[in-house]
Amino acid sequence: MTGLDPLRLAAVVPAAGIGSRMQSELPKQYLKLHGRTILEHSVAALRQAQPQLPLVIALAEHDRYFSQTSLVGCGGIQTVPGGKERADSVLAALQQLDVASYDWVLVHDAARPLLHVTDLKKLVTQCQQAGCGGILAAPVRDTMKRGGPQIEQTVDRHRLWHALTPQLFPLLPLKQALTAALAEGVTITDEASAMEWAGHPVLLVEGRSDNIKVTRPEDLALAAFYLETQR
Ligand SMILES: Nc1ccn([C@@H]2O[C@H](COP(=O)(O)OP(=O)(O)OP(=O)(O)O)[C@@H](O)[C@H]2O)c(=O)n1
Ligand SMILES: C[C@](O)(CO)[C@H](O)COP(=O)(O)O
Repeated sequence: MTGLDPLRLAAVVPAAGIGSRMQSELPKQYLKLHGRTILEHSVAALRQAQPQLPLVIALAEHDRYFSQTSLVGCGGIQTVPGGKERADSVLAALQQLDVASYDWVLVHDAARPLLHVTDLKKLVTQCQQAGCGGILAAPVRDTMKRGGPQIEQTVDRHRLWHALTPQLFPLLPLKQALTAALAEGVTITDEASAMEWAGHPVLLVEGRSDNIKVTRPEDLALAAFYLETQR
């Protein structure tokens, strides 16, 4: 018993990005850390608590790399073509999940290989207790400024958070919120933004700050270090 089983839970992994900030020819989700692709780490992290967690992975239209991973032929994993933006990819993947079969969905970036099982369980438990969706988040660490090139304001960092993934939401309301927000041209950078826009409550669940998104070249060494220390 994992604690996640009774939830009628599925997961979506957007993995259709090109990783422009990583400046690598190979899309960053296929770069290797300790012998496994970042995507494989991210999927393994998501499935730690529930090894058969049904999963839909959104891939770039002309993806040439997924077929070379160990995820091919893994039970419970399907793939779908992603879209132009992350939100389009997430929505394409959500469309594969039948609301008659699943109540809740976790959305987790392919580029976050360091999710810890304690954070995943904490997110699920706190959302269940609150009866609403939520996201892992980390309090901002630095003094925050607004402006450029000159400072206009020092922003009070009290109650400011970095949004992380996974993000956990009831499946049908998330599908509806994302569909409507995208149709209205709202900028959606994570699932919570769509749910907030649609008026749903969203819980902030404090997660580990080592759950980084591999975004820039320097993040690779950091991710490798964190992976080593998590073992
Ligand atoms: N059209 C897109 C864009 C992004 N993603 C995914 O969304 C996650 C987070 O996005 P980000 O870090 O921005 O990835 P990229 O878009 O690949 O990076 P960049 O913005 O530097 O190009 C990644 O797992 C990425 O593969 C996606 O599925 N579909
Ligand atoms: C979903 C996300 O990972 C939350 O931090 C993020 O928004 C993805 O895209 P970004 O362009 O790097 O913000």
